[in-house]
This record gives sequence, structure tokens and C-alpha cells, in this order.
Amino acid sequence: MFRIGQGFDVHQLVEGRPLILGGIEIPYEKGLLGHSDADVLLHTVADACLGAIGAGDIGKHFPDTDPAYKNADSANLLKHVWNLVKEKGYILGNVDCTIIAQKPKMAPYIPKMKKRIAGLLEANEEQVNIKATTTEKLGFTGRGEGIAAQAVVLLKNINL
Ligand SMILES: Nc1ccn([C@@H]2O[C@H](COP(=O)(O)O)[C@@H](O)[C@H]2O)c(=O)n1
Ligand SMILES: C[C@@]1(CO)OP(=O)(O)OP(=O)(O)OC[C@H]1O
Repeated sequence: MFRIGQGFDVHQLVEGRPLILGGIEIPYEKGLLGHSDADVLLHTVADACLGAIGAGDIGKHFPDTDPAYKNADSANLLKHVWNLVKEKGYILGNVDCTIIAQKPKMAPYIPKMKKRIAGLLEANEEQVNIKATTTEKLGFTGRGEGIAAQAVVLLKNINL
């Protein structure tokens, strides 16, 4: 049996924060603001996984009112989500993600992000695709006020 899920998330770019994206740190003059480390890409992948198993969203599992998640490493949040997926008997088919950011240029960092996400989902790198796009300077992403990310995940149940 197959299940699909999709995720979408946005975080604001501000000065004085490191830019953590896809589980790696990217050199940039600004970073993402959030209760956690604000890794918008890992949040999106986590939400897609939760969607696929019908388990709500990351806000439900890791409330932003809980001090336990203050500056949390989103890789740990995704690992927790992935354990829920595995408990239900699923393995990854594939995940396809899009980062929506005017700057910085993501292409040089995508191989490292891919490797990190594949590791967190206990999958091969061939099962993970990450794309990046600008919005041609339009809207909040185009003005560099924030970064958005989207993901679609396909899970396969090994028991059904
Ligand atoms: N932050 C970004 C945005 C885009 N890219 C790469 O550039 C290509 C062209 O982007 P357009 O928005 O002009 O279509 C895109 O396909 C990506 O390969 C990037 O690396 N980082
Ligand atoms: C990840 C959590 C964890 O506290 O906080 P944020 O980093 O603010 O991220 P968001 O995507 O706004 O919501 C989910 C949160 O609960």
C-alpha cells in the first residue's frame, strides 16, 4: 500500500541567526527565525511524512509553546517523525522538495542537504530530490524577507 503526503512551510529571514536548511548550515548574512532552528526544509519534509500517515502536523507534535523545542535541532524532530512512520510499517518511496528563495544560491549546497535528508529518512540519496527556485524578485520570498519550502513524499507499506 502506498500513501502520499505534502508539506509547505515558511520562515522569516532575519539578521543574527545562522541559516540552517536541509540539516546543514549555509553561509549567509541572515538566518531563519522560529521557535526551533527554523529549518524550513526539514519542517516541510516532516509535515509531508506526517500527512502521509495521517498524523497531523509538526505543530501538533512539537508545539511552539513548549520550551523543550526552543532552538531545537529540526533534524531531531524529523528523526522522531520518521520513527512514527516506521512504527506504522512504512519505508520511503521518494521525497521531492522545492526551496523557494531569492538568495542565497542553493545549488552548491543541495548535494550535502540531499545526503543529510537521505540519512535522516534511512534512504538512498537517489530517493531524495531537492530543487530551488527564486520567485523572480516577486513577493516576500522575492524581497528576501523569508524562505518557503514544499515537499511531496511517497511512502510504501512493507506489511500490506
Ligand atoms: N535560491 C536559489 C534559487 C534558484 N537556484 C537555481 O537557479 C535556477 C534558476 O532559478 P529561477 O528561479 O530563475 O528559475 C533554479 O532552477 C535552481 O537551479 C538556486 O540554486 N538557488
Ligand atoms: C518546529 C516548531 C517547534 O516548536 O517551531 P518553529 O521553529 O517555530 O516552526 P513552525 O514551522 O512555525 O512550527 C512548528 C513548531 O511547532
